[in-house]
Amino acid sequence: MTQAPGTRRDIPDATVARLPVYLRALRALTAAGIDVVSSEDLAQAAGVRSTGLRKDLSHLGSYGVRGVGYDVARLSDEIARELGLQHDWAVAIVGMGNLGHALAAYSGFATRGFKVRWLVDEDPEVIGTVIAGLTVIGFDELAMVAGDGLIAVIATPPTAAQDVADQMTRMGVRSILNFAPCVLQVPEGVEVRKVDLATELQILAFHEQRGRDEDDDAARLGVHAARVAEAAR
Ligand SMILES: NC(=O)c1ccc[n+]([C@@H]2O[C@H](COP(=O)([O-])OP(=O)(O)OC[C@H]3O[C@@H](n4cnc5c(N)ncnc54)[C@H](O)[C@@H]3O)[C@@H](O)[C@H]2O)c1
Repeated sequence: MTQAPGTRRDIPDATVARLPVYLRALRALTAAGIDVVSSEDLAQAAGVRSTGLRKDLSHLGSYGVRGVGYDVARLSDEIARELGLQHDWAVAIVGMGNLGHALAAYSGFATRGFKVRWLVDEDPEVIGTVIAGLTVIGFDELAMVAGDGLIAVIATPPTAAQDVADQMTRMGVRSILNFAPCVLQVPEGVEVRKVDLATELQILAFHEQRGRDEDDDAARLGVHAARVAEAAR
């Protein structure tokens, strides 16, 4: 597929959400010394169906070579470029409590192209402390140093999250990852992603409960069938 210079392909959100998963699988293949991978094997490594994987990758203009597969290094580069991971993104974590500490200490951001550069809090007792090698700063200082393309991670209580989002967008931040359990109102053009472990657990609980209900139904049906068979004897 060819693309006119300067234009961007429209890639469905669901495909974009799977690209990091493909990239992780491809990097694991690279680490294992594998240069070429079939769509079936890549799909299995990524935990998706191969038809879905081929469709996703076709949005990038990557079709692989029939009977051979995908060039692992080339496909990794294409996905990384599409995700904007050709350079490190600066990240500011706001709210240096329990969660903020854990996120600041997480080494996985750096290996995936995100550099935690700023730790921010409003508490004067927290500002100036050193966490994971970085000194915590206040919003005033962040406003002076924050550059373009900064990604903000909100790890404050929900009551403070909207105010933090407002301050961030006034500084020109257009990407926010929100851990606080609340809905944020942001100006058009600002992207908010939400992480909510409690919601994920609730979804698991729903499926767990449904599985149990089905087991109970099956057990009841089994007892009923046994009684019918007994009566028929
Ligand atoms: N998304 C998830 O899965 C998940 C998991 C755990 C916690 N959380 C949420 O993360 C948030 C933080 O949890 P925690 O346990 O770390 O809380 P915490 O009370 O330990 O820390 C909150 C920090 O935010 C700071 N803060 C408060 N208002 C602020 C403001 N306006 N500007 C800057 N900093 C401010 C406080 O000074 C404190 O350091 C909560 O909203 C919690 O519900 C989400």
